[in-house]
Amino acid sequence: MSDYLSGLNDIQYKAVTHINGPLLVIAGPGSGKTRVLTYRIAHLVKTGIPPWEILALTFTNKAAREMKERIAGVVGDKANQIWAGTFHSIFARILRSEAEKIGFPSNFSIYDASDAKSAITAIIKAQGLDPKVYAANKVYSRISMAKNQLVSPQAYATDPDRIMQDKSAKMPYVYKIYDLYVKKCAQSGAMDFDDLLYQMHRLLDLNPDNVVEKYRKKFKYVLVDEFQDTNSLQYGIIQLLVNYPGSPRNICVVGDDAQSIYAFRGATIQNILDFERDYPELVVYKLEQNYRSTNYIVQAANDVIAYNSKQIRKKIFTDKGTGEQIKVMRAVTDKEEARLVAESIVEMKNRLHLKNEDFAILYRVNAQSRVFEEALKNKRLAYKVYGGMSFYERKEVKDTLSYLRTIINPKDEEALARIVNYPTRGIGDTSLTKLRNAAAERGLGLWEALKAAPQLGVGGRAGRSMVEFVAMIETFQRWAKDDDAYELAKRVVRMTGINDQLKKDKTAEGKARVDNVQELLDGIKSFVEEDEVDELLDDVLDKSLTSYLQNIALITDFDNDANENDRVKLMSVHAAKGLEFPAVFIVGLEENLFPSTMALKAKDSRSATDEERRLFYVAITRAEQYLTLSYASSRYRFGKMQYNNSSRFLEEISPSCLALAQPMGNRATVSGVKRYQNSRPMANSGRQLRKSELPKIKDFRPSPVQKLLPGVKVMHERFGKGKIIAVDGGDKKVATILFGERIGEKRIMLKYAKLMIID
Ligand SMILES: Nc1ncnc2c1ncn2[C@@H]1O[C@H](COP(=O)(O)OP(=O)(O)OP(=O)(O)O)[C@@H](O)[C@H]1O
Ligand SMILES: [Mg+2]
Repeated sequence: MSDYLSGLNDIQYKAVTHINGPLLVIAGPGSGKTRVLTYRIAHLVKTGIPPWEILALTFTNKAAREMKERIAGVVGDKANQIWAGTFHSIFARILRSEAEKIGFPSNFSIYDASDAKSAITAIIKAQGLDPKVYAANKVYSRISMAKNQLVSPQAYATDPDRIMQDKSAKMPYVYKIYDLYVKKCAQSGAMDFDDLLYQMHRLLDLNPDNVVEKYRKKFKYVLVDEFQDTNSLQYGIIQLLVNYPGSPRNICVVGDDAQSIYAFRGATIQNILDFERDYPELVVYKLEQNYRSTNYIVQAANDVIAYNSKQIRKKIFTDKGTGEQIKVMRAVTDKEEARLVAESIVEMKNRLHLKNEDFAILYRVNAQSRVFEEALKNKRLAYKVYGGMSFYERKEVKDTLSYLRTIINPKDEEALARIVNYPTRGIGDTSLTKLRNAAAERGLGLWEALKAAPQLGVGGRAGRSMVEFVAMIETFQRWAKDDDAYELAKRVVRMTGINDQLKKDKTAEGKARVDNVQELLDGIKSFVEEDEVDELLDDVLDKSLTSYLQNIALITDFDNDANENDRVKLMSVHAAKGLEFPAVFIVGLEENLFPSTMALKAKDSRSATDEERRLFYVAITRAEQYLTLSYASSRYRFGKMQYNNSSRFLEEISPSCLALAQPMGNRATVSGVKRYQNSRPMANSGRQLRKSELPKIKDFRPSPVQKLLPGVKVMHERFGKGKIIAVDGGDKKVATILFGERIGEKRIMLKYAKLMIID
């Protein structure tokens, strides 16, 4: 057996080395499904399959990155050439190069949920509908559902079921809003998150210029993690890529029906059944050993899932030892619950020598995070909240990004509308409405209208400001041709007055806003400074603003976390899927919270509660060694005090697995519990140099590009000393540089590289 395959059991090995034809691995949590995918990709590359022919679809960008890192441990830099990412990020990338074939500009904007909702709100208002009845949230989710079921606005309008449902929800005009929204997006050159799937499907399905051929030829190996949560649209796209006459049908999917937690988003375990139907020659492997959790945890998970009648039965065992019993903590209020959790973390850190980062607090809804944040702060425990109000949703960050988006695509009306009068420049609502009306009569978008403000009858100060605003944006657009994203963003922050405006506010919040904009600039800077060449694009890595904006539009919160390490992790159970932590707290285990009121009151309450139970199952199985379950008998929700019973799920676990938590300090120290050891199989490839090997930043002065010629010795900020071997490329010069042993040869784009000539 080759060395790199030694960390696999027999069945995993069989799955990994199964190269041709369809493969399904269906197995419980912690059984190594993701590991099988990772090793399988490494194995494919090792056997000589070009990495760019491999498409791996993961659940989060973080998962994709971790996968690549581990694969790099086996096959080196080739790992970067694998197409691994989320459905959304991979499709965005493909759409970027093919968009024009389906009527979108290649620099299309990506609308996040809040952009999409504000576009929808604008339509609702313009149609004279009542925004209280037509709540943007609800309308957006109806539209989203339609897109995910491949229902076009035309099909929607003539679908009696949908029309009925909308009527009974007192929103009979959703079909109309849907139609206008799609038109508005097309006019704005924008796609929302659902479009990244919907338009991708449309692209392959309509097949302009035989584009489908190209991607079928390209992606000879397709792999999907967390297959149970793939919805029918995503499955449809996979089908278009893999299932066609003459296809090698090299598709490998891994999943667990018991962890399906996105039924509300249209993913059902139907896709597993469809897969068996569509690929009858399928080879199926089941994995039975859990490598993640101790026995009490595995047992509790098995107990709980047994209450769901419809799951595929699986045997699961672990040899991680019995472990500690699962602790149950009861509190009177949510505040007390949070305090107990924080105290418990302090106690466990001491007793078990754990670090902050070993702990995760998992909750049913994001709003629960706040009390835990406060309690952790009180105990001086560093933490990080994933999801909820993310960095990129903050106003000042969105405003700044809106400038950048407008520069790239001024037709992007959501972005443009945010900044046309921010910072205030005398373009009031009245003149803006006047302008919009005049524009609407002539069928012009906002941008065209701003350009022609005086001709459209908007004069005076407002009209002048509009013209000046357009001129400013156009100046930025000219600079954007030469500047990298960072240079440009810096100028934008300075010249638009955003910075001055924010600095006027001397309060703590005001200061935090200034810091956030700075943080954004720092992020852009580090994006630009990744100066390696991406071989897979057969081109230099694009540092333009367009490529930056695409990157961040797709960022999940995890991506912000690259370097902040030792922190307690707070996240919803949904966000924890696929992850594992030494010590887990599942909090708020109360009726009407977990399971949620929505599930308990649902029309089909049985299946909705089953889904909540799968969610609880996912939560339990994140824990490696220590699991604590907590609940509070009262809590404030929606401004009211609620009294709830403890969750039914607690009663579904055998009492022998549970221990009622004892008051702090009484507990004897448990000896012989080994500190958690991180035993990741493939270590990082060790690309970063130690600090001491790097040049001191203050001495670092990049040399001019003309002087960077073959034979010259250079110093690179991250890679240390190296020698230029060759320089090629036309206007985008790329150097091949040989660095020290640990780094090796790199292709680096000179325009952005920070290289200093030495001796
Ligand atoms: N054969 C093995 N030997 C040692 N450790 C293993 C083996 N297989 C898997 N593991 C480890 O067990 C843990 C769980 O594996 P992995 O995350 O791949 O499981 P999974 O089936 O994808 O779980 P989930 O359903 O939660 O996504 C990981 O830490 C992994 O490295
Ligand atoms: Mg997994």
